[in-house]
Amino acid sequence: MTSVEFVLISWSFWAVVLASSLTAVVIYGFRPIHRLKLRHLPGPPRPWLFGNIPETLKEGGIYRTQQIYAQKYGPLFVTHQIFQPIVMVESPDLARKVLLGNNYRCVFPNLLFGEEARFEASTYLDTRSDKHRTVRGAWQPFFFSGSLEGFLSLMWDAADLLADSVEMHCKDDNYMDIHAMVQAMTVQVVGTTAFGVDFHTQLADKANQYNSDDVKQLLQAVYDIMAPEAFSFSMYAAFLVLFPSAAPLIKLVAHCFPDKGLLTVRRGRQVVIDIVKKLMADRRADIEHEQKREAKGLSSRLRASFAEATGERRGVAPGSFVDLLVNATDKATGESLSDLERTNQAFVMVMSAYETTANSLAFTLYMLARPENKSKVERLTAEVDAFGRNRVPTFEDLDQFPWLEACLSEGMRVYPPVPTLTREAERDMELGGYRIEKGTMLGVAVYSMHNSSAYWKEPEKYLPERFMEGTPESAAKPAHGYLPFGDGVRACIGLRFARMEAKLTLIRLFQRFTFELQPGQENLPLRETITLSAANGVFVKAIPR
Ligand code: HEM
Repeated sequence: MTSVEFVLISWSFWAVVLASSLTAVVIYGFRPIHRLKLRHLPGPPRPWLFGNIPETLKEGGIYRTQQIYAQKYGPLFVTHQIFQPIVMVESPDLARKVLLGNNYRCVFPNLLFGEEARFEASTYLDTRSDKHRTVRGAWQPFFFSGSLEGFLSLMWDAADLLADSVEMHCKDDNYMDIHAMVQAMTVQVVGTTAFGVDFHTQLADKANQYNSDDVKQLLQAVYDIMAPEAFSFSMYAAFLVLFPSAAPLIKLVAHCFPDKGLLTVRRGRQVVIDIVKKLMADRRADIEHEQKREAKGLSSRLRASFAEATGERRGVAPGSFVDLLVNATDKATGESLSDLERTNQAFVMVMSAYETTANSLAFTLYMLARPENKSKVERLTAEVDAFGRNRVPTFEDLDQFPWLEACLSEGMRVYPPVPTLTREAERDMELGGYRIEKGTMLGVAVYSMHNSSAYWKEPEKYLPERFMEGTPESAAKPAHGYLPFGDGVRACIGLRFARMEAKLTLIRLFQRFTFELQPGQENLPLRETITLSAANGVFVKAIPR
C-alpha cells in the first residue's frame, strides 16, 4: 500500500467514525426509546440533547419549573430535568400513591469512583428493602421518646447560646444573618446529641470566633458538599447528564483527571468522613474506659453525680448515636454493621440533621419578621409569656405551644426544606389514569403542591391558623397535601427530633426577642440543591423584650 492510499484509507476510516458518532449523538439526544415509552404522558416539549435543563436554569430552579409545568399540564407531567425522564406528580392523592406504594428513593448518580464510590454505595439514603429496614432499625432508638427527653437539655443549652449571640448583635444595632446563626446552632446540636462532642460552632458572647479548626473545616466541608456550584462546575457532571450510560468511563476519567468542582466535593466529603471517624474512635475508647471503671465497681449513677459535682465533661447522652452505631447489628443476618457502614451512617447523620432544621427555622423566623405578620408574633409572645419568660420547658411542657408549632408548620408549608421527593416505581402501576412501567423515576413536587391555589386557600398568605385545630383555615386544608417530611416507610426518621429542636429554639428566642426584617428582602432569593434554603441568608434585627 502506498502512503497516499494509506492516508486515504485512514481519512475515510475517520470520516466514518466521525459520521457515525455524530449520528449516535443526534439519535441519542432525542432519546427515542424514552420518548416512545412516555409519549402518552403530558409534559413540556423536550428540546434536543439538554431536555428541560435550559428552562430550569432560566427559571432559577427545578422547584420553579415544576410549578410552571403543573399549572400548564396538570398534576401529572413528565419532565426531563436531570439524567433521565421523571414522572412528576403534584396533587395530594397522586403524591400519596407514589410515596406509600414505592419504597425506594431514587438517588441521582454522582461522580465518585473506587473507594469513594464503595463508601457512597452503603449510604442509608440509597438502601433498599431489607438493608433499609436494618439501617433504619439501627437509627430508630436515637429518636425514641426516652432518648429525645435526654437530649432536651443539650438542645436547650444550644438555643440559649444562640439567644446570647443574638443579644450580642443587638448591642451593635446591626442586622444579623439569623440563617447562619441557626446553622451554627444546629451543628452544635448534632455534635452534642449524636456524638457527645461540643463543636463550639456558636459565636456566643466571648470568643467571637470559632474555637476549633476542626469545626471551621467541618462547616466549610458540609457547605462544599451541598453547594450546587461545586457540582455544576465540574465539567464531568455535564457529561454524566448527557451520556448516563457511559457513566463508568466518565467516572474513571474524572477520577484520574479531577477538575476543581469535583476536587472541592471530594475534599469536603473526606473532611467530614475523617471527623466522624475520629469521633467514633474516641467514643470506642471511652466505652472501653467506662467498662474498665464499671468492672472496678463504680456505678454509672455514681459516676454521673461525680461528673456533675466536678464539672467533668457531660459526655455522651443516653441513646447517643455513636453508641447505637458501635453496637448495631444486622437483624436479618445477626452480623454487626461493617466499619464502612457505620462511618457512612455517621456521615449521613451530620449531613441530614443540621441543614434542613436550620432552614426550617430560618424560613419561619423570616416569616415572623415580616411587618405584615405582627399580629401572629403578638399571639406567639403571649403564648410564650403564659408559659414563662425565664422558664425552661420540660419534655411534657412542649405540648403547651400549639401556636408556636403552627407558626413552624406554616413556615415549612411556604418553604418546604426538601422541595422534591423521589421514588422508583417498584412495579408496573397506574397513576392518574396513566400506565407507568416498573423502574420509572417518580417525583413529588412538594414546593409546588404546598403553594398551589388548587389545594390551599390563599397559599401566598402566611396563616399558622391552618395548623390550629377547629379553625376554618384548618378545615380548608387538603388531606395529605402537606409533606415537609415526606411520607411512607422512607419518611424523615428525624421528624420528632427536628420539631423538638426547632420548638425549643423558637421558645428561647421569643422569650427574649422579637425580630424585624431588613428592608429589601421582601422576595427572598432561594438556593436549591437537594434542599431549599435562603440563598443570601436572612437578615433581621432583634428587638429585646
Ligand atoms: C425540619 C427538619 C427536617 C426536614 C424538613 C426533613 C425532611 C426530610 C425529608 C423530606 C426526607 C425524605 C422523605 C421521603 O422521601 O419521603 C427526609 C429523610 C431523612 N431524614 Fe430528614 N428532615 C429534617 C430533619 C432531619 C433530622 C434532624 C435528621 C436526623 C437527626 C434527619 C434524618 C433523615 C434521614 C436519615 C432520612 C432518610 C430516611 C429513610 O430513607 O429511611 N432529618 N428528611
